[in-house]
Amino acid sequence: MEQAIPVYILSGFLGSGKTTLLQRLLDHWKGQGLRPAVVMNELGEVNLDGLLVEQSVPMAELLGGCICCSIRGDLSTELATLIKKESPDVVVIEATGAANPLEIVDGVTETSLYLKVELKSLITVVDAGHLLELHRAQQGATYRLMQEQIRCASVLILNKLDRVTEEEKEEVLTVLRKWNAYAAVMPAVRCELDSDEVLNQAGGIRLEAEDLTDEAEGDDTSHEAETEGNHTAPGSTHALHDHVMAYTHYFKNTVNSEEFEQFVKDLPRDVYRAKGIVEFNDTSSRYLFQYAYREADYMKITPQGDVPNVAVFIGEHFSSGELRSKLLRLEKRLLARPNAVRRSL
Ligand SMILES: Nc1nc2c(ncn2[C@@H]2O[C@H](COP(=O)(O)OP(=O)(O)OP(=O)(O)O)[C@@H](O)[C@H]2O)c(=O)[nH]1
Repeated sequence: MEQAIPVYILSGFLGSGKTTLLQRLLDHWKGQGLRPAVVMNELGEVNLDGLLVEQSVPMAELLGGCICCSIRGDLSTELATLIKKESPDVVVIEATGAANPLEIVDGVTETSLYLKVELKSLITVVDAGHLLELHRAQQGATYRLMQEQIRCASVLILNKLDRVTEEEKEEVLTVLRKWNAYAAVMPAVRCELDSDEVLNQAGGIRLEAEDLTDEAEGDDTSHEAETEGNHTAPGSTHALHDHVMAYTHYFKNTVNSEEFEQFVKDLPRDVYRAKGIVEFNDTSSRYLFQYAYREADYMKITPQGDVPNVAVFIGEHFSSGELRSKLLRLEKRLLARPNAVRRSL
């Protein structure tokens, strides 16, 4: 009988390390002579993570929205099309960091109604330091969303341990255990783990709805979650990330590298993830830049094909107009002029 195609969902908050893990898993499968395929979802209009994945890997892209709401219906169709066209041995779905994983589970199970696919596990990558900070503050829709991503995981990768102390690691491990006592927890730096171990953990995906409302810790985030999104029913899981927004900026000019680095350092706290391809006027190469939880990273890159110079900013209620003005100023497309003139640009 025809074997079901295993499907893995990669979940985890923005910038936690999902693409880092994805690259490791793809290398692992290719090393075994298998043909993996990827469904990638990005909030921004360009698939920057896709540039980090070898071109030989078949990929379906869902851009400009989050799988779990605006383009939810597309997931099942894209997954089916990818499988029919590419006949992969295994499929990984990398959700946006703002996605509620249960909605993705829903999309996969829909596909399994008419194609032989088997959802193997839901792997959630956690940024140890970021979770700790939110847990200590005990509030915010981001905190609540992270909690959900952790709760329904069958495997938890406790990543970025290079950024926390041993005591903080123990503290965050206790939080994970409290929220999800069933999943295997795998501590890591840059998701450096034995891929077989990651893939073979059998935790089972937890779909119990009652687990999604936790009053036990006395946090008051459920109220916030309900009021953030006014077009969703109170308590609806979609409301958890309706507050998340993305701004995509296309560069027309090159920028100075030091000025750009300073701009990234000065990003408002409400911007918790940024990435892009930039071309500096004082260096010879193009760079892929990454910014996650106040840490920036620049990597020389030579993208294949026609890739624009672009930056995507993801966060909560930040002023995209302000970011745009600053970037235009870096590009010298917005020169200091009287306010009235500047507004009309
Ligand atoms: N310091 C540190 N940085 C890490 C670690 N793992 C990943 N990173 C960096 O964190 C940034 C984000 O990593 P990604 O793998 O792109 O994260 P992601 O979850 O795919 O991000 P989104 O798709 O935007 O949600 C990159 O600059 C990585 O190099 C880690 O363990 N420690």
